[in-house]
Amino acid sequence: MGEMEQGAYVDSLLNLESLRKSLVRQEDTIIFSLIERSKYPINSRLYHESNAASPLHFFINESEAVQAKAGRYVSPEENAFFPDSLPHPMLPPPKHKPVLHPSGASININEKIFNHYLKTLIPLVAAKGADDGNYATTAASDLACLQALSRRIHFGKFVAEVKFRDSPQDYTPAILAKDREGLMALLTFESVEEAIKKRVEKKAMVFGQDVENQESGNFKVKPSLVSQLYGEWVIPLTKFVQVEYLLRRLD
Ligand SMILES: C=C(O[C@@H]1C=C(C(=O)O)C=C[C@H]1O)C(=O)O
Repeated sequence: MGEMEQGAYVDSLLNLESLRKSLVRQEDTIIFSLIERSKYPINSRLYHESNAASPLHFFINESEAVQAKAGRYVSPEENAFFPDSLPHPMLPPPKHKPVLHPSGASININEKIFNHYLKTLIPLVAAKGADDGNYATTAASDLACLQALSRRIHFGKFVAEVKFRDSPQDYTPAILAKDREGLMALLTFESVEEAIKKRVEKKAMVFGQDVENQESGNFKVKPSLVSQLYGEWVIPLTKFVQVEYLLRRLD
């Protein structure tokens, strides 16, 4: 990116409307990645841990090393699942001024995301049936789901930054008082959340339908499951990230 384009990029991260547009677009990525994962059964061998890490752990760790070299984690929008001892990027970091507050930038709740994905989400999304041996493609689709969910949830940092900049007078007292509930109330927009839950259900219907037999009522991933995933997990975690970020905003 030239400096001009980087300026436009920074502006888009400092505007609530454009951040919300990005969250809407990220829904497509999340739903398609879940649809991909639904092609495979659980394939539980990937998740077995002996003394060494599980095959999925290995797959993610090595993939992140390659992506770190290409500069993925230089971006404050990206958080690694296994951030320790990642290699340095080969390209110089972007020149624009950081958008996030430095201490908030280090928030990483991927361990939570990883555990919930493994324990709760995979069993709900995976195809029924016995192990099919497609371990590499299953692991690749797990990584795609995890990265899409992680990006969405950690986007809360940018949302929180913009909300703070838009009304520091409202947020500052709650931050100084470490008032988590107060912060949660300030940053919550019920109507936005309701619209999201409806929209992701609709998207799951459209993206996951059988186009040759639309009346069948068969969807690749259950639409109500996607709406539930957002309502009970993705949105609450995004808000958790926002609160964590705000609590550090005046450090
Ligand atoms: C992300 C935002 O903050 C909150 C969290 C939301 C979410 O995770 O989708 C939606 C609305 C807000 O309650 C926002 O205001 O857009």
